[in-house]
Amino acid sequence: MAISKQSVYEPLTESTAISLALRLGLFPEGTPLTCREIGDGNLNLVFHIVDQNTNKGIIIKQALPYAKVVGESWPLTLKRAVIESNALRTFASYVPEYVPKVYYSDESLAVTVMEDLSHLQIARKGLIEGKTYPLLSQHIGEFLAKTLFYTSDFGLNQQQKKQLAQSFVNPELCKITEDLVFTDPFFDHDTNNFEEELRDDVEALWNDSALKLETAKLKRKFLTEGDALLHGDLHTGSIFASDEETKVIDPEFAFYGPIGFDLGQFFANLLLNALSRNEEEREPLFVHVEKTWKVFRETFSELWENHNVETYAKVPGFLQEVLDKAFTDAIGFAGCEIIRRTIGLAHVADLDGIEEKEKRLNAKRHALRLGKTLILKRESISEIQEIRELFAQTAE
Ligand SMILES: Nc1ncnc2c1ncn2[C@@H]1O[C@H](COP(=O)(O)OP(=O)(O)O)[C@@H](O)[C@H]1O
Ligand SMILES: CSC[C@H]1O[C@H](OP(=O)(O)O)[C@H](O)[C@@H]1O
Repeated sequence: MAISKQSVYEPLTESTAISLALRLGLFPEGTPLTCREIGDGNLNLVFHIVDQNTNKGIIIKQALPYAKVVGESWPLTLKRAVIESNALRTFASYVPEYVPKVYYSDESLAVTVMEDLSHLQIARKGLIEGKTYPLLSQHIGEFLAKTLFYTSDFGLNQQQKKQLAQSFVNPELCKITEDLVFTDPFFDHDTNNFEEELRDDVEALWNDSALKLETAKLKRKFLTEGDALLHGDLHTGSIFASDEETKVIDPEFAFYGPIGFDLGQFFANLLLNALSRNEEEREPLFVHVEKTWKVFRETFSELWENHNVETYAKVPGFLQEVLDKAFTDAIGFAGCEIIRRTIGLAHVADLDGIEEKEKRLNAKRHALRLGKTLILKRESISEIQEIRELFAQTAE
């Protein structure tokens, strides 16, 4: 494919990805380059291009005009590539240490060219191998507090915030979450995917009108509340980590939504990993859930005290009200994410990878009970440590 200045969309191949990297001057002409498509996510192509002399690489991520996991029968906007590169740049203006550098983006080609993070490991994979990533919760707590505060009406003036929110209107990707996280798993929908042995548990969930009412309230928050710029899909497969570093990738679901959503998805994916582990190996995951909330609360509170642009900021009780709401919402959103990753369309390797069938089914039943409890009891939970108690209570 010849790549002109006014690029016309065409899916890249390993060879045209190299041509693009050379045309952009990211490597000198004549550099011996190799390229591999390494995308393992549900939606996009990811090309890893490496200079054989220096071993230095770059990543070219390209959106396809459909969802890769399903195929051309599920068309999907290419605009998600612009959302992703703009979200990475916006996050970089607040927390450059926690996102890959964006070298280039092209709306017509739907590509984002970014820093190669291959020296790190996708956190989900490492957690499944038993790694603990001691700084993960410190870093994600800071990432969330800073990006959410500085893009909200507390950190930005009213005009800038509305303009930023406008540039992140993301209806098609939001619809995926509205359907796959908040709706389909709670009804007999054909996108659901679960082992037949779980049918009784799943049907009980579909027939639970109290659970459906609470899930409807959470879905409504996701549909209507525009607090701050969210990552929108902050699971452990969207995080690269090592013992020292943490980088958040893949914010193509970014939009203005409720502050508790990203926290909830992150909590849920930590808990999904805990569900896959033997009891004596779960402690690091509970510590991460608790520390993420502590770091988020402390960092957000410090920003509130010192950088708040809202006239009402110093009114006693206002900060506490915002934090309490984010906390309660996060617990409910975590419950929805746990349920959808167990019986919905997009599963997680943490649970599906449990080889022994009875053990896997038991972990999934536990996941359904935990998810349901988090949704139903969210308003009576006041301390983050209570999550580990609910985890234990829902074990049998
Ligand atoms: N900046 C990067 N550096 C190295 N590998 C990357 C980078 N971005 C993505 N990848 C690889 O590509 C995979 C899919 O990327 P992701 O952004 O999650 O795609 P999708 O949007 O399809 O889920 C990741 O799991 C990771 O292995
Ligand atoms: C058909 S999209 C399903 C699922 O995939 C997304 O995750 P990722 O792109 O990181 O694999 C997102 O969680 C969607 O809900």
